[in-house]
Amino acid sequence: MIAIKNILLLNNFEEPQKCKKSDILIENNLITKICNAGDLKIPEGATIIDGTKKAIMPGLINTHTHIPMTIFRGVADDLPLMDWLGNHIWPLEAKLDEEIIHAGTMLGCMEMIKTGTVAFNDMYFFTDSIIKAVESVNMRCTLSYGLIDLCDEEKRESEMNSQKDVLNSLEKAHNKNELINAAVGPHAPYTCSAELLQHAHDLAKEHNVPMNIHMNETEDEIKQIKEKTGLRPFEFLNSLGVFDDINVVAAHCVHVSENEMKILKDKNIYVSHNPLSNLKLGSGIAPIPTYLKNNINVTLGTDGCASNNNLNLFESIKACATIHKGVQQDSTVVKVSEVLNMATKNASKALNYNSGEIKEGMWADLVILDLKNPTLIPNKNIVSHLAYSFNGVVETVIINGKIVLEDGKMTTMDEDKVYEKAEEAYLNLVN
Ligand SMILES: CSC[C@H]1O[C@@H](n2cnc3c(O)ncnc32)[C@H](O)[C@@H]1O
Ligand SMILES: [Zn+2]
Repeated sequence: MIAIKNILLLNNFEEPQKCKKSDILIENNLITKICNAGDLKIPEGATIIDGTKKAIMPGLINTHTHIPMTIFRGVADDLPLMDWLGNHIWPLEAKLDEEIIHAGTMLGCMEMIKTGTVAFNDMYFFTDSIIKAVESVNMRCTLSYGLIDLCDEEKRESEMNSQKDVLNSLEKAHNKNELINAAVGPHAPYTCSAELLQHAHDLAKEHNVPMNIHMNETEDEIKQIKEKTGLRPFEFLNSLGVFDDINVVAAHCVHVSENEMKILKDKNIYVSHNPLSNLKLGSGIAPIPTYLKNNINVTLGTDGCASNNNLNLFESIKACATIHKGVQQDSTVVKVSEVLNMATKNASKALNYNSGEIKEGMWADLVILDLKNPTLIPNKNIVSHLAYSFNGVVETVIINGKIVLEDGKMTTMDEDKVYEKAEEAYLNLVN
């Protein structure tokens, strides 16, 4: 049980003036009571957190990561997507092993938690190693094995077998630990055959899990799909039934036609906007204001650490809240509340979570900020600061009712050991 006393409750991004000092009770993994500051009767045995000069917000949810890629930070800068992937990232990924993946995942989880992220939606390889790390950290995640067959029949067969094994592992892990969730992850229309995409869809539907896929990141890949099929990527996948009756998280969606926009809307597809990765790889800028106007569900992601190069979602929040104003020459687009909702409650909906807001009955996935932080002063308009000024350094993080970060220190890992293992993993990767 955790009782948080006298804390500024950031639970209303639309009407920030209504955010007030409150007491909160957490029992097991749930928020069970929220009341005016001073009104909570503290149950015996509760861990008490004094919230004076602190604020509490819903933990952030990152809807697009390749978490072990923290080990790739800085390895291939200033390149366009296809050159970056084909000539630099994929050759290095061929050298990955379970230890490197574990070390990268631990480092990634630490970075996310220290910057207020409580959950992430990931696509990568060596899922068992990722599960092992995430379980030890007590972080929430949705994991998918990244499927790639490059239209090769033999490869397709082996990918389908791997996918089957990974889904089994993930379901076993979920039964043991509810923080671990499964998804299917066909990498992208340009790396997967129609058969593999349909297979992934059928599995997602059968197992009632989301699909995680890269879509329309660059003009090049769209051209490639158009030449092959006569259709744009969303049109092609829609013609295959890939978006039917499942939750789809489509990363990037940078270049989308009017007809594709209609598919996004009709199929209720969740966009994962990764503004910093798109800028760094020179892919373009997604039309987020148009998505918002069309009531398309937008969430936020960082992408991996070779294209961002960090996992601090507060940076993506600021990028999203600012770049579209510049592109449109209109400072009224992408409002503070819209961008904060993307990183919290929209993401929670996309991944079928019970979080992203601070309400009784919801999962206790919460972040506490020390208001004595230069980027939060003056201590007025804190909700605005979350979007425009906060450096992301949080004080305490609670995931599923358990304190995983306390006074800026991880409670579920030995930080020095994680740094050491990550340095070692980097050397094994590049040498
Ligand atoms: C098959 S596992 C995931 C796969 O995706 C690669 N990747 C990382 N970032 C991106 C991106 O922005 N677009 C496309 N693919 C990306 C990663 O290196 C893995 O190979
Ligand atoms: Zn990606």
